[in-house]
Amino acid sequence: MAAESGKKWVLTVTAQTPTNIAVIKYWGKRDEDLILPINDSISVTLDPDHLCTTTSVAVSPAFTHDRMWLNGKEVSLSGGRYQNCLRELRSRASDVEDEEKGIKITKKDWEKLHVHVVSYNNFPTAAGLASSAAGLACLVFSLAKLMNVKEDHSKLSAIARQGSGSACRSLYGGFVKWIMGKEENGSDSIAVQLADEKHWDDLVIIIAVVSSRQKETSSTSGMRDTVETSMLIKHRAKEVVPKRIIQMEEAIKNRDFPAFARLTCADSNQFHAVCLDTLPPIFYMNDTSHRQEPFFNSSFINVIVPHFYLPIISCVEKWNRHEETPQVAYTFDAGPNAVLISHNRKAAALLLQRLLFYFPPQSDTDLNSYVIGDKTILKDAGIHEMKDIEALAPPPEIKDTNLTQRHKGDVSYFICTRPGRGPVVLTDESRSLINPETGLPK
Ligand SMILES: Nc1ncnc2c1ncn2[C@@H]1O[C@H](COP(=O)(O)OP(=O)(O)OP(=O)(O)O)[C@@H](O)[C@H]1O
Ligand SMILES: C[C@@](O)(CCOP(=O)(O)OP(=O)(O)O)CC(=O)O
Repeated sequence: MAAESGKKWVLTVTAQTPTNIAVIKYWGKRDEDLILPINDSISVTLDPDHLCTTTSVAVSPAFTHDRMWLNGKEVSLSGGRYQNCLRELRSRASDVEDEEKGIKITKKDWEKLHVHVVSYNNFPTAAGLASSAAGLACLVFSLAKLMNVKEDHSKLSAIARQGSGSACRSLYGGFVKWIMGKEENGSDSIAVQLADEKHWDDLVIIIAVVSSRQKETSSTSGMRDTVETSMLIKHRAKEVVPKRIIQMEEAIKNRDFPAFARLTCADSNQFHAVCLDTLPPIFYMNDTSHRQEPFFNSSFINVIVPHFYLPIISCVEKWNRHEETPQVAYTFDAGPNAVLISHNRKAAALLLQRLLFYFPPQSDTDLNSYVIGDKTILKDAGIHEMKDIEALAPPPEIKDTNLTQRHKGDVSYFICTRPGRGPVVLTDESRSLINPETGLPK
């Protein structure tokens, strides 16, 4: 195992993996253990410069058991999903040799060797921003590199899928389809790249982050309840999604933004409709909006105030109608954050003006932390300081400006990003999250 007698070596690999946002949603499984979906889905990979997971993995004969640290805290790797990924990877591991360090690991050694995993998400975890997608894809990708797994990305996607369904789509950049597959063992339930990130690189994506707290209903349990109780999901999976997949692939191939936007918004709305059709109903879009409201001036009741998603959807719908052709598409995942995809930089600048008009920051917020990611969009929008936001006029499509409401403080921050690349290995040692001497987090 170790050529240098007595020395406990540590071998590490670090990788970075993007997150993705589905434009045709995955919602519902036909096999809970293997994570096999009831329909195909399509996603856009987001630029890892703005949203990504970085994971360092290490192996050493000194390690006594598999361990993982996520965002600075040790977490258990004993869950079935992590174990399934580890088992699949170990069974495909190959010989590894590092002459410089005098390390030789044979295929058989991997059965006994233990790994350490240190991972960090540069965005909120479990808040509906697909941290499980980037996180599990990164775990599988980095361990596959460490263990010299000689499989292509589609085979790795089938392993990542067993960690979290949407993770299989994070193995590629650009535009990705997860093919549901037919086989009972899940071997044909894999992700494929439809087009790389350069194919349609004028798209700009703005994410309105509403709440970075953990959501109340996890995607896993939410979609289980939907499959068990909703009639609408059967119609969606059988009749609606297959047609939409064909149309979406065509829209992406032809860079047909009006078709892309129409399908994206319709699919997001239908996903939330099946959530509402679930027993008990799931309200993702207004999770943060359960507010205490006065009732007959005397007592208070808890009502669901759709104060966030309604203004966003209505702003986009009104503007698209006014322009006569879609400028922007909206999509909401299993949380209230809005993902807005605009046709190009010009549309993105106009969108950001509208978003900042409707959702100005609290007075004590710093503009630099209110709009993060690609800040050049902010400049294109003519916004250089806070007073530029205060001076924004209502969008021209608003007829009755007396009825316009501004929702100060409802958005935590905006992330400006774009379609991005797939996973990469980071060779620069300084990017590693693991101390190469101890094998523990740095
Ligand atoms: N970097 C990571 N490495 C390994 N596992 C991770 C990582 N990040 C997140 N996870 C796992 O994913 C879980 C969060 O998944 P969950 O589906 O609840 O939220 P989300 O992915 O942020 O939201 P959604 O999938 O609905 O968009 C975490 O509790 C953790 O188990
Ligand atoms: C709404 C979604 O984001 C649901 C994602 O669900 P997960 O992939 O998080 O669920 P599990 O497979 O149970 O881990 C839609 C999508 O990404 O396609």
